[in-house]
Amino acid sequence: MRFSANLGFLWADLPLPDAIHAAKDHGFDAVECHWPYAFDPGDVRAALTATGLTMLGLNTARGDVDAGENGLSALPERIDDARAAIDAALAYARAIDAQNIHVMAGFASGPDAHQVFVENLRYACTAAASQGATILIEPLNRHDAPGYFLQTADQAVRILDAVAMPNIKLMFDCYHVQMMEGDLSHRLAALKDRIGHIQFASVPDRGAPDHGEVNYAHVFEVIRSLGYDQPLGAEYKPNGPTVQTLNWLTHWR
Ligand SMILES: O=C(O)[C@@H](O)C(=O)CO
Ligand SMILES: [Mg+2]
Repeated sequence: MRFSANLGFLWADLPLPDAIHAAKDHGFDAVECHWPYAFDPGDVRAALTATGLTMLGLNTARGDVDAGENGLSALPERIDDARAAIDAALAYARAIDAQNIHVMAGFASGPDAHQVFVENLRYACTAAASQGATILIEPLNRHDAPGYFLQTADQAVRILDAVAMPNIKLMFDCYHVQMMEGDLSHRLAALKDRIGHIQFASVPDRGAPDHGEVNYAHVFEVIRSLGYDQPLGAEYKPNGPTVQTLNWLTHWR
């Protein structure tokens, strides 16, 4: 298996360029991030070039974080801001050659939110197509993100179908899907062709994947047997220095 370090959580204490080097030094095959915007894209690109790692993806900005926002694209009253966040994410992705942009929905509910999310995603897909990029949507579980618009893989598929554009995919985060719906093996098989990126963490504590209610030895074998060969995103919260939580990587790589 190949693994990507999610630098939103792993080496989150380091500036992003240094975290990229740390991921390379400890054997990761790729990196991904959440919100890289505080860092000069030139410095991030230099670290990627020096290490030979690819930044798989990044997220659109959350909005007013101090006010509790967690994405804008399903908020009917924030369409202009959502599209500005999409434009900014695409520009940053272009500067560092990142393929995937996770468009964050935000806290919302109801048919208007669905419709606005679909329309903003169509806008994102059209803009992304001109740089060969892919748009991702990700269900977040109700314990960590109560009230988040997109909560389940089933709902995500309805949105993918409504958007109906070729460059939109599902970010299948095994941690969130297990918390909300379970049945990981069947869901991975059923959704294989809709998945753009896979992430993982232990459940329910979102730690390293070597403990908890999900047997990742089995899940990784399912993923491998489906012919999915992209790096899997280690998006867990280390319970100490990241380097002390990497036994699983040596084991499964
Ligand atoms: O699972 C997560 O939390 C992330 O993948 C993310 O991008 C949004 O917080
Ligand atoms: Mg995730």
